[in-house]
Amino acid sequence: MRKIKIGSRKSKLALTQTNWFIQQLKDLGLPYEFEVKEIVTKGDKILDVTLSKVGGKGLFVKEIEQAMFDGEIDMAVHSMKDMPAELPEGLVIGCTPNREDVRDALITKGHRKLSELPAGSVIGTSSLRRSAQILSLRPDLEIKWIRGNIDTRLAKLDTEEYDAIVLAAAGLARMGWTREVVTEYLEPEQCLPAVGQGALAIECRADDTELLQILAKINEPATEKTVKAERAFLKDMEGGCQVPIAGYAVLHENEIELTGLVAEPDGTAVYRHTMRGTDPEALGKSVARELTEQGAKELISRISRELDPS
Ligand SMILES: NCc1[nH]cc(CCC(=O)O)c1CC(=O)O
Repeated sequence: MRKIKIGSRKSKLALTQTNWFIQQLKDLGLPYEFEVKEIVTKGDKILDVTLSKVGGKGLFVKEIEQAMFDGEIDMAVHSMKDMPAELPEGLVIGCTPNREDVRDALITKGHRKLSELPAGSVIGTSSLRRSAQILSLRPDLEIKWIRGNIDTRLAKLDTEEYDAIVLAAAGLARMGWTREVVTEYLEPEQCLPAVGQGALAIECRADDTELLQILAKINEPATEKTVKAERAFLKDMEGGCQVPIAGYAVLHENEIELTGLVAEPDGTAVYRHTMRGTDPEALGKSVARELTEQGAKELISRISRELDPS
């Protein structure tokens, strides 16, 4: 009987997601054993600065991908949001299971909604995408960086100087914490989600045909299509993580509707465009091209120059 070794980060959310996926595999009733291997990534070690300053894509996935190349693990369960737009040669996303809630969730002290927070309230987030969109709605609020896993961030709301924090609803839902903590869900019209938010990426070696056949049974085609369009958009915008960038697609029968967004970090300019299409790659490219024409690409290259003047 083949034992399938599954790599996961050590955070509570990562392990919860991994165990959820293993249960999906077990439910298939196939003759396999499963073993979880915990792997520490660079993103888990760097806790003192904002991720955007550390730079580099794939901060939460590189060590896990290396373990796959080395044969220490056969597959990995990632948050799709943490995956770079392009995978290394030899690895593939073997399946995209059902997507969770894609929205961002606002958690405030005193249960005040975004529109009810007093001027000067301090919002904790380490995401440029969230801070830019929140500032565009409420320029009178203050952003303070916050780092750590979702449990750490929830604890910091109680113990540190934040009036509210923003987290992905999906993470909270997977942990079963939604009902206790969420004050308000931010709809995609208010705060467009990150590319891949709420979805999982199950990664494996491209030549592991046996495993790929099993994974295909858990794939959810609607999620696969919409996330493909979002990631094609991301790849063409080449935003890196220094630029506020968001992308979200929904499926209407056979047509994909993709919205892409790029914003000035202080929220003073927000470029947003929605298009429909049937081919995910072509649609992602079209939305990227449209935003580029609106001026978003200049914004990206200017911000990249500011950070790295060479
Ligand atoms: N960047 C960290 C990260 N990666 C995935 C999730 C949540 C789950 C998801 O979006 O799928 C989170 C935490 C958060 O953004 O609150």
